[in-house]
Amino acid sequence: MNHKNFKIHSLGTPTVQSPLQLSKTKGDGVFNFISEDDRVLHDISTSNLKEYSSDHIEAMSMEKAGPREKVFFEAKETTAGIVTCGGLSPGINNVIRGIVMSLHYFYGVQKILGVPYGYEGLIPKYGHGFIKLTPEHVKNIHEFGGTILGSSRGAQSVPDMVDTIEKNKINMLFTIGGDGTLKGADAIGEEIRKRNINCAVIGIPKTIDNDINLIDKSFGFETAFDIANPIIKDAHNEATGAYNGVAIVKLMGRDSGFIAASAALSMPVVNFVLIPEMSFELEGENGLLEALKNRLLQKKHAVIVVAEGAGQHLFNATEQQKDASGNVLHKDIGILLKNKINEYFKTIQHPITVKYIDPSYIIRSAPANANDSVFCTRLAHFAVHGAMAGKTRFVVGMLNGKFVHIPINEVTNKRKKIDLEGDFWYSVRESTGQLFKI
Ligand SMILES: Nc1ncnc2c1ncn2[C@@H]1O[C@H](COP(=O)(O)OP(=O)(O)OP(=O)(O)O)[C@@H](O)[C@H]1O
Ligand SMILES: O=P(O)(O)OC[C@H]1O[C@](O)(CO)[C@@H](O)[C@@H]1O
Ligand SMILES: [Mg+2]
Repeated sequence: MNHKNFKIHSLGTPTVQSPLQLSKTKGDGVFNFISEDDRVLHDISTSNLKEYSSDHIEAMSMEKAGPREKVFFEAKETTAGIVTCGGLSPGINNVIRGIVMSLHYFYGVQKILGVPYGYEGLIPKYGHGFIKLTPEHVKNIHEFGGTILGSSRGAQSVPDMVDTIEKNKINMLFTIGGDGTLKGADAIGEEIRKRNINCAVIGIPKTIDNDINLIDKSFGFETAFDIANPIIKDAHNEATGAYNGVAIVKLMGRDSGFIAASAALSMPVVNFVLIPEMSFELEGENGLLEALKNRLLQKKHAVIVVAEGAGQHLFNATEQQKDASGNVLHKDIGILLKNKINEYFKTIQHPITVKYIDPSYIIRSAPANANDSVFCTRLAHFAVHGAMAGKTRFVVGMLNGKFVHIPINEVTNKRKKIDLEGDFWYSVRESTGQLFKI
């Protein structure tokens, strides 16, 4: 059991009165400033709470996010920067918009710089320059997918990036990205600490894979499986439209299967969900092919949803390929499944029709759905409140429905994965009726 209480780094004691007209007393109908000792429990199940209290041990908790009465920065002298890195995710523009609007209108920060093309934009040799961001500039950007700033993968020199921060007197850098971006943000934060510069570094976890540890969800994830939902419905039509029709849908999810599992639960016509967390076999009495045969004998059609990182153990070991950031590039499990299924049913002389659907980038390049839009705007506002208070090297995230600050290194030291013994995966198996051995 973990009893850690995460402490957030700070640039110094906040001494400036917040310009926000908030309250300090309950019951007056006005939202209150958040006090520094307000925390959110990590595990809210009562059985664990009992255990904590009987041991006189404090339960693990996170600092609550929100506006502070005293802030660290004088708005008029503050320069903010925003950078977006890694793969696209629905909602990036909503977050950019939310940061710009809240810095400008809530706190009066005038100078906001957009950093083009990810961390590359902090390296002068690329010559990308900065984009000046104003409310006028960002007012309509939530209507579009992608990122208005552009993104990139690939390592950049941390001291060189901090040189740029120092030279341009940036006082707060909002980094929007996945685990790699957040590791980069923490490294930048450490270099800033060594140089004793007044610059806060804030992470806003973005990834359709939902693989960031300790938080309820990353933004973009819900929109991604929302887009996959009607694609699975169409796949089901393809499957039922042929005698012994099999439709395979491959969805993104490099190391965690949340998109595949959630999409399948949201469109409950799926019979098999294959995710990176499970180690399934194709052949043998407990394998997928035997289970698929039984399914076709009974129902004459089947739908398989597979995450891109699933079944990598089924490929012959060859040299691993990596992208510019060092992320392993997976082999195409969808094509392998299609070929193996066709071969197997040919061998047993069982006629089938296989349709392979790979929606790929389509699920991540669209604008955020309504729920993600709400989430992104709120994340942006909470990120700005934390930054103005002089907090640094933290991510803003949702934990048990509340917004919290978590030290960046605590969310990057482990990847969030589906617990095969947990209730979420059990719900997936209940929905699919997936019984073959995992
Ligand atoms: N430890 C690190 N120190 C400095 N920079 C890093 C570190 N890890 C990753 N980065 C940088 O962060 C940026 C984004 O990383 P990456 O391409 O892995 O995307 P990501 O943020 O993990 O998003 P996605 O979920 O799309 O993979 C890259 O420029 C990468 O070089
Ligand atoms: O092809 P790209 O842009 O490098 O990214 C692909 C990867 O990015 C993700 O969409 C996460 O951002 C993964 O699901 C996928 O494996
Ligand atoms: Mg990553």
